[in-house]
Amino acid sequence: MTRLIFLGPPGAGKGTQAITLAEFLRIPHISTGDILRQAIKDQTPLGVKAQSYMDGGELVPDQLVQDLVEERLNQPDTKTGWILDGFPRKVTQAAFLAELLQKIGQGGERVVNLDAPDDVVITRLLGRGRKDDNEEVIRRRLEVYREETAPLIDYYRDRQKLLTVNGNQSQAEVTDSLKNLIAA
Ligand SMILES: Nc1ncnc2c1ncn2[C@@H]1O[C@H](COP(=O)(O)OP(=O)(O)OP(=O)(O)O)[C@@H](O)[C@H]1O
Ligand SMILES: Nc1ncnc2c1ncn2[C@@H]1O[C@H](COP(=O)(O)O)[C@@H](O)[C@H]1O
Repeated sequence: MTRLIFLGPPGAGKGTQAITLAEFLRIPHISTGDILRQAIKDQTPLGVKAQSYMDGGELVPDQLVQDLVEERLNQPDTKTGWILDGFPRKVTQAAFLAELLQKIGQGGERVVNLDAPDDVVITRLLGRGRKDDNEEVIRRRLEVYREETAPLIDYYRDRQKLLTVNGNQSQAEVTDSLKNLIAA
């Protein structure tokens, strides 16, 4: 049973690696960003509420993402494990998740901190070209990462859940590192 949380700055390669590893392990890849982008595309009430935050590189309010994560983790396919990508992104969300996992009996999660330097992630994101991948919004997302998300590294280290992988390698090398780490 594998339950993994992917942490790391925008552009570190969380989505890329989560897709590969989830397929390898045959478990769902749950990306809050993907779910929110789909909601925007479908113009659901969630999408309408989330759009302006996402366009500006700000975090969507906790209640919205927490509700969607709770709903998603209650679906039957999560019984075999999961990879959470993009959640939690704040200490408040991490505390919510800890309580939720206890409530639904899905503990034993490990956290992978995938890191890469700013110049590398900026170049990658400019090349990816998503709507929020322009220079101004990337800068804001990196600030938000440093202020709100990076404290989760210590949060999970203190709880003995943290694993670290160098995201500044080729995609295949990162995948190998991840496979070795979770097998250990
Ligand atoms: N190891 C790598 N080497 C070079 N490019 C990479 C690597 N991993 C991912 N990329 C590319 O970098 C870009 C960002 O990757 P990805 O979307 O996986 O990052 P992310 O951490 O999920 O970012 P975000 O948090 O912004 O969604 C993509 O265009 C991807 O193809
Ligand atoms: N956990 C989250 N909390 C708040 N806002 C979130 C969260 N996950 C995603 N978002 C919003 O979506 C965009 C894109 O997310 P990616 O993980 O980069 O796909 C992010 O900037 C937030 O606005």
